[in-house]
Amino acid sequence: MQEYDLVVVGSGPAGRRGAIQAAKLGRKVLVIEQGKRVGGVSVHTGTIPSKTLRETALNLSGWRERGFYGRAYRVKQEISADDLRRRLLITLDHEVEVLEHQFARNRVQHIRGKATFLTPDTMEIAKDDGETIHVQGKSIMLAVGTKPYRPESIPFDGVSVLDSDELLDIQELPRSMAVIGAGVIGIEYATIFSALDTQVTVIDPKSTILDFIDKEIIEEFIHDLRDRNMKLILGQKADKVEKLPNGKCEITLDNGRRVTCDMVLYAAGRVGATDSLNLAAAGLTADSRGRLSVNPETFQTDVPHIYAAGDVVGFPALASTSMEQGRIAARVAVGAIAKEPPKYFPYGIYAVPEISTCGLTEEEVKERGIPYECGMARFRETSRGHIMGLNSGLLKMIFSLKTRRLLGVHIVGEGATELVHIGQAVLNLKGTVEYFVENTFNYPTLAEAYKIAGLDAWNRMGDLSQAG
Ligand SMILES: Cc1cc2nc3c(=O)[nH]c(=O)nc-3n(C[C@H](O)[C@H](O)[C@H](O)COP(=O)(O)OP(=O)(O)OC[C@H]3O[C@@H](n4cnc5c(N)ncnc54)[C@H](O)[C@@H]3O)c2cc1C
Ligand SMILES: NC(=O)c1ccc[n+]([C@@H]2O[C@H](COP(=O)([O-])OP(=O)(O)OC[C@H]3O[C@@H](n4cnc5c(N)ncnc54)[C@H](O)[C@@H]3O)[C@@H](O)[C@H]2O)c1
Repeated sequence: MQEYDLVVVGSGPAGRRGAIQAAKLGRKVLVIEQGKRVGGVSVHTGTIPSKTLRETALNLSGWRERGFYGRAYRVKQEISADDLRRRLLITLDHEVEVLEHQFARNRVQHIRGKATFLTPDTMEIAKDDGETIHVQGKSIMLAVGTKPYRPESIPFDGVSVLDSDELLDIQELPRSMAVIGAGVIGIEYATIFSALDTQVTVIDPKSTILDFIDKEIIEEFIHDLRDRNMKLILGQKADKVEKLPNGKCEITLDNGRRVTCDMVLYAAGRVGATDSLNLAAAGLTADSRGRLSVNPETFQTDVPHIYAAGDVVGFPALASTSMEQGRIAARVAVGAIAKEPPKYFPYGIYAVPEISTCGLTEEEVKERGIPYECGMARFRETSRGHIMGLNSGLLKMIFSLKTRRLLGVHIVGEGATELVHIGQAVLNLKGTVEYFVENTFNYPTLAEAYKIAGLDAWNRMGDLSQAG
């Protein structure tokens, strides 16, 4: 039986970063991946495909130019599912190639197969050809991620009633679509398809969406969605999903209302992919959503030499944070020093328009009783916004009145997921409102919105240099 310093199950962001980190520290590392190719959900069904689809949809639809040329403007009149897939396949191939090269360079071994615990330190790998291999790890990292939640009551058929994995293989673009679940996945895909002229209805039992985002930003976002005719049915539950003889789908809501559409995307959350690991043999149990609990500093499970990182440990379930978790877990596992990541990390929602945020929301600041001031800037106030023909976009910063430090930055609009990093740097370096007032920004840029929002807050906070 082969022995390794670290056996990693899963080659998504957490597994990949963890494996390479341990290999860089000179350890013998094995990655076990059941998928046809390495990369995990992130590369094959999650982050990269959805963002590539978004980019293709915005390019081919001419979305970014409509501010100038009007809502009827299109780059390509008839966009097909094949048009969307073409760019996707090229991007995914490239991602896999880069990852395989990284593994090879760093001498990370990888085996294709399904891993199951035999004992707390031995795993069986079932390969596709029926062969089984046993391997032993001084440490084991579970980076198995999640899979879509698929209740029995939903008649999934992979054609007109689908989960977010299946959506990537559709043969035709629907004229109308209902999205059940207004979480990040539901909202991202709803707005992407809406940009492709699909009539989209979003249904969620909660009366609000994306609750962890600053409320004012969400209000602006919802205004934008309704303005382009997307329907949001909030506070109502989808009781039944049926396929009708005419090929359409019908959703019955708990108040009896019915929604008819060509396609249903069911996106009501994901569950940890732990069911096939035989956790009992390792002395571990998962929660009702298949997730594992860990020490948040070391990522050790209840069995100290078994680590878990990435989506399988729950919130925030992002590719970006999963990578950091995997790296920290690997360092702890091989006895290297691991620093805790900064408290505030950015959250990027690649909807159309984008939302991105870092730090405290206004609601959280109020809850903590911190005296504060806000600074706002609309993208249409920036020259770059005019050049780009932007009609919407809002940047909001929240500052402490006592320390003058930036507490939170919240953005909705074009480029939000890139712009947020300026705010993130100032926040984590404990910068104050003066950073934005005293520094010169490139002109014309959207980043100038930071300057405008900084001045907006500063004017109301008072100029410290004038204080007697
Ligand atoms: C539609 C969608 C869009 C997303 N967009 C973003 C985004 O824009 N930005 C962002 O930061 N995050 C995004 N995410 C989240 C991101 O994809 C995840 O946070 C990330 O993939 C989690 O990484 P991970 O390492 O935990 O594992 P995953 O990427 O989930 O990979 C786990 C791997 O483990 C393998 N595996 C599982 N069980 C076994 C087993 N027993 N044996 C062998 N192999 C096994 C699986 O086959 C899989 O390949 C998105 C997710 C989805 C679904
Ligand atoms: N840009 C990004 O960073 C990005 C993009 C996509 C996904 N992700 C990650 O993937 C994870 C999973 O996302 P998600 O959107 O699947 O899950 P989620 O848990 O964020 O959202 C699920 C939504 O479904 C709703 N819901 C629950 N039960 C329902 C029911 N029976 N009927 C209708 N609606 C119901 C919930 O109210 C919620 O709004 C998230 O935690 C997120 O971090 C991140």
